[in-house]
Amino acid sequence: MSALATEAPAKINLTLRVSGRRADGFHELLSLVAFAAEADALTLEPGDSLALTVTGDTAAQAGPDADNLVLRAARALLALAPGLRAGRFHLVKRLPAAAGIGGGSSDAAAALRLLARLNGLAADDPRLLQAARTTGADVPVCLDPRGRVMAGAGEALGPPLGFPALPAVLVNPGVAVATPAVFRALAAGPLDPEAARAARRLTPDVSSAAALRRHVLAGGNDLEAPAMGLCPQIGDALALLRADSGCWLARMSGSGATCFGLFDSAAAATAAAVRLQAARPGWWVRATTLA
Ligand SMILES: C[C@@](CO)(OP(=O)(O)O)[C@H](O)COP(=O)(O)OP(=O)(O)OC[C@H]1O[C@@H](n2ccc(N)nc2=O)[C@H](O)[C@@H]1O
Ligand SMILES: Nc1ncnc2c1ncn2[C@@H]1O[C@H](COP(=O)(O)OP(=O)(O)O)[C@@H](O)[C@H]1O
Repeated sequence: MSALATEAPAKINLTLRVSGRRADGFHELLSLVAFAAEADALTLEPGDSLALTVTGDTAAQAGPDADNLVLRAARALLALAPGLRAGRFHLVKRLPAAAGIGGGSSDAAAALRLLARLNGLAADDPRLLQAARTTGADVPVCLDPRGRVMAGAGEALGPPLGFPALPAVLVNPGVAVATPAVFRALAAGPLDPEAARAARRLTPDVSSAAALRRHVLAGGNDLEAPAMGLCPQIGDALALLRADSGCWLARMSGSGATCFGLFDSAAAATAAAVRLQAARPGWWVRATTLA
């Protein structure tokens, strides 16, 4: 059998509200999540043992191969289903790591998709979701990477929303930001379970471009201020995006430091990306679409 292949797209939190800290230490979120055309690439060559090689521009940022989220997700699934076939994964890492765009989570989800395909597991096999949850809070939403609402600590997912694709520019200033440190800096109060239940709106009206725009503009990212305290370059990235005349919204994704700018057209996003890259040659800047 030849190698199986899939892409692991960047996750962007178009909005992200944190309603409090739960008894288990995780935070209750409400987030409209989208996925970018920018992606890592993962292949799986079927074989007897589990292995991983990593190449690509950002390979070093992903840390030691033995701790890679691809292998952690695969091990989690094999522990739940010991008879499954595995093999040698190869990851081409292109997305910055520890960047608020869930690159590692998306790689982990991609590994689960490939193992499911190799072993004939249905996409809704509960063991996939269980292995995803064990691997990380952001992995479940990356299993079927289509725009939707994510709630709870990441385990509650709304249906795919099929909203109109948004032309965007992603900007990462090249500083890794650790997610736990940002949640700590937020210093959120304990969760009021009643308020959290009321806040779970898993199907917002985002069916038209105008409705989507209204919804995104009305939201925010509660992790932006604490992340900026740890990484002031986020403020610089947001200011640069906002200074671009075609940018109608600039916001940080996840726990940072990647920021996204939204534009009316792909041409405007591409032109802005060229200007931003010239202004900050060392930064990771990409024009893309989010859906
Ligand atoms: C903030 C978000 C928003 O989408 O994105 P990223 O910045 O990671 O892209 C995610 O919730 C991140 O998910 P993920 O990166 O998978 O988190 P995990 O590895 O499971 O958890 C790392 C740590 O973050 C904190 N954490 C994570 C998720 C959550 N809902 N509440 C938390 O408090 C916990 O301290 C946890 O130990
Ligand atoms: N495949 C991977 N890609 C990126 N980071 C990985 C991967 N596997 C393990 N990691 C580790 O996980 C951490 C968080 O990764 P990542 O998912 O990129 O963060 P974020 O969700 O903030 O963008 C990294 O700092 C790295 O040490």
